[in-house]
Order: sequence, then structure tokens, then C-alpha cells
Amino acid sequence: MEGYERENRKLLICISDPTILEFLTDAIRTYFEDVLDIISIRPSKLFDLDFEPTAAIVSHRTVSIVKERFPDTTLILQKRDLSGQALEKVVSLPDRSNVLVVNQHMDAANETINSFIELGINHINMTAYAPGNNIDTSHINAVIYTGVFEDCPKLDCPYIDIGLRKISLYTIIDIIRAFDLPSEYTKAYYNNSIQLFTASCYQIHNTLEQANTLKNNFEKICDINNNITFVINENNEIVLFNETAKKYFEIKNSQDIIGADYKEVFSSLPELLSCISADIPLTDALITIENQKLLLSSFEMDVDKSQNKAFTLLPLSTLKKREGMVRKKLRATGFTAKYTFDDILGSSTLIKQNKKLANVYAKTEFPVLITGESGTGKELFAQAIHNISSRRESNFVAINFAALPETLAESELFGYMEGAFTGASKSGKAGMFELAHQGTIFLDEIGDASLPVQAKLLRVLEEKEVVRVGGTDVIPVDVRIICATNKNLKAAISEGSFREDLYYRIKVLHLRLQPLRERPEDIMETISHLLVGEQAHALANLPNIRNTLIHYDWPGNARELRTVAEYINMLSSLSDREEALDMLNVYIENNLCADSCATAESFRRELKPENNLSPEPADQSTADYISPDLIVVLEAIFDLQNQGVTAGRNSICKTPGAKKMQLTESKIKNRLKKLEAMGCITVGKTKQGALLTDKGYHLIRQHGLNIK
Ligand SMILES: Nc1ncnc2c1ncn2[C@@H]1O[C@H](COP(=O)(O)OP(=O)(O)OP(=O)(O)O)[C@@H](O)[C@H]1O
Repeated sequence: MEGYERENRKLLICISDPTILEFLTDAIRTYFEDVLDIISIRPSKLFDLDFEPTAAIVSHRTVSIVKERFPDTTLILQKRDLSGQALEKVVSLPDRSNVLVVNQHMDAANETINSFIELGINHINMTAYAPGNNIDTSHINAVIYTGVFEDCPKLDCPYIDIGLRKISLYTIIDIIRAFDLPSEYTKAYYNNSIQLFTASCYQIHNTLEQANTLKNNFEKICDINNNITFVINENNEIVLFNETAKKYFEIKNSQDIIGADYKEVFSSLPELLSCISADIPLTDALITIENQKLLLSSFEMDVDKSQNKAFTLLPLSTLKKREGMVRKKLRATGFTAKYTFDDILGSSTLIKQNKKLANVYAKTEFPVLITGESGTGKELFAQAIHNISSRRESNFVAINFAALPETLAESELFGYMEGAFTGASKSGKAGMFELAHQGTIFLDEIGDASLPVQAKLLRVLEEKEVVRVGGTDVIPVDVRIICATNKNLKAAISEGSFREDLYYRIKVLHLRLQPLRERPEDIMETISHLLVGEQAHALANLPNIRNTLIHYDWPGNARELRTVAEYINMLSSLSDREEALDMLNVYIENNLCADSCATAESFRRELKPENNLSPEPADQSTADYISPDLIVVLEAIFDLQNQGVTAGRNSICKTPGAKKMQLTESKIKNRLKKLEAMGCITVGKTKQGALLTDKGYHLIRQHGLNIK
């Protein structure tokens, strides 16, 4: 940059660094361009000048050469101040950070450090650095430089550019004095500086506010967290004591505790004191404070190289309360038994007996095995038992072995530890047994459990404790077991697919649920509960429909019955009654009669055109409706009785009626049970065979047989 000459008002600026030279020249021109000739020059060009300036601005580097060239010129050693740029970044550097402050020259770097200290920035350890200066930089956490990145050593840490330092007020005053200028020239400088500093103060204010917000948030989190929490620094001073801690240790004022030596604060609690002083990480260490058991954990606060240590204390009583709350929540999210005995429909002697028995079982803690065909209400009974047992306030956890892949069975039942297998949740997971703690576990389709799982189940039943997959800790569980199966477990034992020892363990109490066909009097009662509206009831009570429903075998039991009820409900909403009736007839014939010729025949016989939607009279007994196959069996018993032959399965099978209807011995066995349940026959325990009751005779007579 070439200057130009002006009589008596020549100010020379001679600085070796071209960037700083340009920066300073621009700044000085801003203030003095109208009154001074400003000549800006690098030291190498000094001897080309053919005039003597009134004053010269020099740096530590150029002072001697300028003095040598112009001995009579007033020399002004340039002084500079922080620009304010990125000051908030410097303020936000973590406490005790080791920071390199870089400048082209050591004295300028030291000047920058002094400026920082003057501003009150003393939370960091600053080391001056200039190129060529050999220092150990291994511990450096950040580098601060003043606009010239090339001067910095290359380190793997954050760099903060605080910009070229602006010219100092002292230099301005020196210039004013050297040229005897009016003091107003300082005004422009002040205005400019105030603007800069207002901006940087604003930034610093924001930064401090953010830091304060963070600190407040952190303290709030510690307060919300119900654990007793406190933090101690490397000088053994307490730096944080949350609200729970204050309550627990009965500290009224934060000022009484913050900054206090923990050894004094806890002097009367030797066990806590020794744990804190031991300087080893603790995870749920069991300690006693004034007869109360607590879990103590400690954490190194490895933040910003601080040596702070956090401690949390959790009273066991609080832990238990929380456990109870979690269990309640779990119950609310699905581990609930919703059915009670009132939901179990049916007033047959068989169902009444089973309800009575289950009521008694509920009052005990013994395992119960519920057997019965699919849909007979095994889970319904299990839930009802749980709901009147002493465990009703805790979880009812159901697991179905038929739906559970073998690979998952173990982890689902017993839980797993973090990282126990690929895909395992990070935090591990409690198994069904743990979730059922203090409640009931319902092991449905137990007959489908694999042999290895059976072995583990046996162990849990015997030891009353589980070990999570991938873990070693033994977790005690207090669980009531109810198992259910529709398989013949005795046969499974003979085949070797079910453990005999497990069988006897789970079958301390036994409940056998009879299928609907063994208690036909429950059919209409159950279906009535499921029908909605008069129209649906009218449809179901049409003689042919009602008769078919009563005599159908119901292999799917109540579940199948529900489907039929739903279909009738759907039809009942049709406006065309004739169409509804037609559809129902087709449905019944296709679905309920397809498997049973006898039912089909009876159904067709009764499906007369005059059938309309008027229901059966309410007092008509279900037993007045009987299918032809049952009539054939009744007739056979009648004939055999008359011949003096014992009416057993074998003899009935050989009668002409049974032969005509292709009734096998097992079908006859089934029909005999039905007739017995209907009260039409009695079957003696000895070899006397089946005998007709009055009702049996009545039915034969009613169906047109010629009985004398
Ligand atoms: N006696 C009953 N009263 C009312 N509803 C019943 C009755 N028995 C069974 N159910 C109903 O039938 C359906 C099947 O019942 P549940 O699941 O208890 O049978 P299950 O014997 O456990 O069947 P599965 O062996 O197929 O699991 C449920 O909708 C249930 O509400």
C-alpha cells in the first residue's frame, strides 16, 4: 500500500505482517483520513521513503528499524484490544480447559491473554503461542487465534477465531497527541467500540443465560427424579443436593449445604461416609442408614474433565412402592383377567358343579389343571379363579404354548439379559413369570410345550425362582399356576412327549370342563345371552332351528356357538324376514348339519313351509325336541329292555335301527351320554346297561312310537 505526502501531517504505519498492516491502516483511516496523510508500509520498503513522518505506528518487531531510519519521528507502539468476535465461544469453553492463545508474536499472544483476564475470563488455563515456539500441545483442548489460522499449530481440537484485535484507545490517544489534534477524535472511536462491545456483551449474556438455563434444567431433573441425589467435587464439597436429598437429610436451606464438606455433613452416618470415601464405583450397594435399607450408586461425572462424583440413594421401601405401581400399570396394559364366574353361562348340573369346584380351588394356592375340548371355557375358568383369589390385585399373565414358537418360549417365559442373543432388547426383558409375580400365570395348551421347556417349567415350579436367558442371577417368583389343555396328557406321557413328573406337579387340582353336547340344556341359555334383539331371539327359537341347535354336536363348543349367534344377529337386522329365514336355513344346513346326517334329517323334517318367525312358547322344554338318531337309540333300548337284553353299546349297535343309521359303538356311546344328560335314560355303574326313564318313555311316545 503506497501512501502519499502531505506537509506536517504524515503518519507512517510500519508493520511486518501484511494482514495486520492492512487491518490497522483501514482502522486508522476510518478515524483520521480527513486530517492526516497516512502512509502504510512494510519494513523492507522503509529505506525507499524520501520524507520524514511526524509520527509512526510500529510494532514490537518494527520499532528498532523505524527508530534507526527516522530517529526524530515520534514512535507509537501499536496497542490493540479484543474485537469481541466469538467472545461467547471463549466464555463457553468448559472450566479448566487448556487453551492455546495464538498470535504471530509471543508478546501479542500474551497481550491477548491479558485482555481476556481483564475481561474476567479466568475459568480456562491459557498458554501463549507464536509460530516457532516449541511447546507440548498434547494436553490442549482448544486453540484461540486472532484471524491468522496459518499461525496455529495443527491439533485435533476446536479452533476459535476471535478476529484481528482492534486498535486500542491508547493508540488513538497517542496519535491525537502526536499531531496535537482535538480530543473529539476519540468520540468516533468510542461510538464504534461501544457498538462492538454491546454486541459481544449481548452474545455473552445469551451464552450465560443458556448456561444458566441448562444448570437450572439439570437441577430440576435431579429434583424431579425421586432418588436422593447429591454431587461432590474434587475438594469434597457438595455442589448439588436435590430436593429429595434435602427432605431425606432434613436440610432446610440450600445455602446450608452447597459448598459444605461432605465429611462434615455425613459425619454421623459412618456407613454412608465410608462408601463415599472408598472411591470405587458403586451400583446398588445395599447400605443401612438409621435402620433403613437403601441402595447406593455412584457415578463419575466425566463431563468437561471435572472430578465431580454423583451419588444416588434409593430406599428399598420406595423401590417396592414403585414396583407395585409398575405392576399396576402392566395390569392396565393387558395382564388383566376380565372374566368372573358371573360371565360363565349355563345352569346345567355339570357347569354348576364345575363353578362350585373352581370356587373352592380359588381359595387355595395349589396348581390347577383345566382340561376340556377347545372352546369349553378353560381360560374363562382360569380368569374367574384368579379374580376371586387372594392374588386378584396382581397380574394374570396368559401364555399359549400352541401359539408360541419353541425358539421364543424360554425367553418369553423366563426373560433375558441385555445382549443375550442377536436382536435382544438393549435393556433385557422380564419374562412372563416375573410379570406374574404375586399373581397368576395361565399356561394354556401346556401339552404343546417342548420337552426342554417342560424341564425348565418343572424347575421353576419346584424352586419358585427363575434365571433369565443369558443371566446368572436367581430371581424369586411367587406365582400361582393354572394350566389348561385339550390334549390327553396321559397318552402324551405314554408317547414320551410329556413329562410325568410335570404332569403330577401341575395337576394337583383338576377341573374337567364338559363339552356343550354333554350339557345340551346350556345351549339355548348360552346362545340367548349372545343374541341381540327380539328378531334374533325369534329366529333362533323357530322349532327346526332350535331343535337343530340343541342336537348339534358343537365341536367348537361356546366359541362356535358365538359364531352362530353372531350370524343370527346379522340376519335379524335384514328387513326381509323371509329372506333372513331362508339364509338361516341354508346356513344351518351347511354348517351345523353337514357333519351329522341325523341332525340334517331332523332339520329337514322340521323345515316345513308353514314355519314362520314366531318363536317357540317360552315354557317348552328343550328335551321335547329330539333328533331321530337319539330316538333310534331310545327305541333300541326300549326293544332290548323288552327282550330282557342288557342295553349296552354293543347290543344297541346290532339293532336294525342303529344299523340303518350306521351308528357305530362310539357314536352310540356319545348318544347315550346325551340321553343320560337329558334325563331320558339312566346308565348303571354295573353291567345292567341303559334303562329308560319316564322322560325317555314320554319322548318315544311323543314321536309316534307304539308303546303299550
Ligand atoms: N360357559 C361359558 N359361558 C360363556 N362363554 C363361554 C363359556 N365357555 C366358553 N365361552 C366363550 O367361548 C370362547 C372360548 O373360551 P375359552 O378361550 O375360555 O375356551 P378354551 O377352552 O380356553 O379354548 P381353547 O382350548 O381353544 O383355548 C370365549 O369367547 C368364551 O368367552
